[in-house]
Amino acid sequence: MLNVSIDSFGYSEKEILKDIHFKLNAGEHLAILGESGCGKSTVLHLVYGLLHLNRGSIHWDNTLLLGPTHHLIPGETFMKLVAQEFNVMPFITVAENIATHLSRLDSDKDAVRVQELLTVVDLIPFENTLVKNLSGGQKQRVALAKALANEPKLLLLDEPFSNIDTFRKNKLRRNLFNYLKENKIMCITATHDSDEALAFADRILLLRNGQEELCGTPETVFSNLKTAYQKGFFGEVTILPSDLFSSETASEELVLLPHQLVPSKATTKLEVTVKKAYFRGHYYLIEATWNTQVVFFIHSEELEPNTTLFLQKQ
Ligand SMILES: Nc1ncnc2c1ncn2[C@@H]1O[C@H](COP(=O)(O)OP(=O)(O)OP(=O)(O)O)[C@@H](O)[C@H]1O
Repeated sequence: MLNVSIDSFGYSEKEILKDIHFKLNAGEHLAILGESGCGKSTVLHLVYGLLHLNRGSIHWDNTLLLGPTHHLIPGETFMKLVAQEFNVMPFITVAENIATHLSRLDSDKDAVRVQELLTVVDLIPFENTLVKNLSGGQKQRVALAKALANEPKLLLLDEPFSNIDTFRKNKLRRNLFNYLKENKIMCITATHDSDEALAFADRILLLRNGQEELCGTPETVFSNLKTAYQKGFFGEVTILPSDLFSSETASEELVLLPHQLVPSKATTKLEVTVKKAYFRGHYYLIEATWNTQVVFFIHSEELEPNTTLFLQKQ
């Protein structure tokens, strides 16, 4: 089990992370979600042992993991970090890159393992291609396969699919996260991608300015989203006074995602004017205004600019 207890961390006197605590069991996947600069990579680097934790502790089972001052080569051997600048050898082939991390005692076994990893990252057709001739996304997949080669117990992925197109990304994510589950490999991903976190993680840790905003299963986190920052990761945000939807006079700010506002046949206090309809495949995201406020909602049809309609809260 990994037990992370970061009381405080800063690169200098300025505190970057504060009070971040989580535990993970074999095969579990934690997605750390948050805006750029909130400290996601720093958490991964602390766990991996690249940075010295100022206050707090990181345990693997009952062993206290010590930072870089205690290791000649930073980084714990049972973990692998796939960073944003991926570590691949350009002048050898994809298969050779992966094989550099295998035992090399049994070449038949190694060859089977290379094929297995090429399948996970969907690079079979590029097995014999020199890495220097690959695209950025393909190099990123080689880096993933290399990280998996000697069966880490914990995989730390920093924006692992940032260079990969949507079509391949979906397949790769399914392959990779299924492989990790089947092999009971624990995984922490740092990501901006809320769809990925919702679909694949067992738990989501939402960070803001180095502190925990929310932490829990995807279902709990999604149902507890409250502020514009929190909801902003999951869609366009509309902020409206609550008395628009009730007869109460006391009003507070309501933060709503597009699916929470729907057209109403009856007259409501929320009459909006359509500005633009954005095609989203099987629905339209409608941008409208109420007074000077921007309002987003979902509609099955494209609505013309200047159409007026009433909305209610779902
Ligand atoms: N080596 C460093 N020295 C000093 N400050 C640093 C260093 N690395 C990161 N920081 C600062 O720490 C904060 C957190 O950075 P970090 O890279 O962890 O954020 P992040 O959430 O991973 O961002 P992104 O999503 O853009 O990768 C930022 O303010 C960053 O400027």
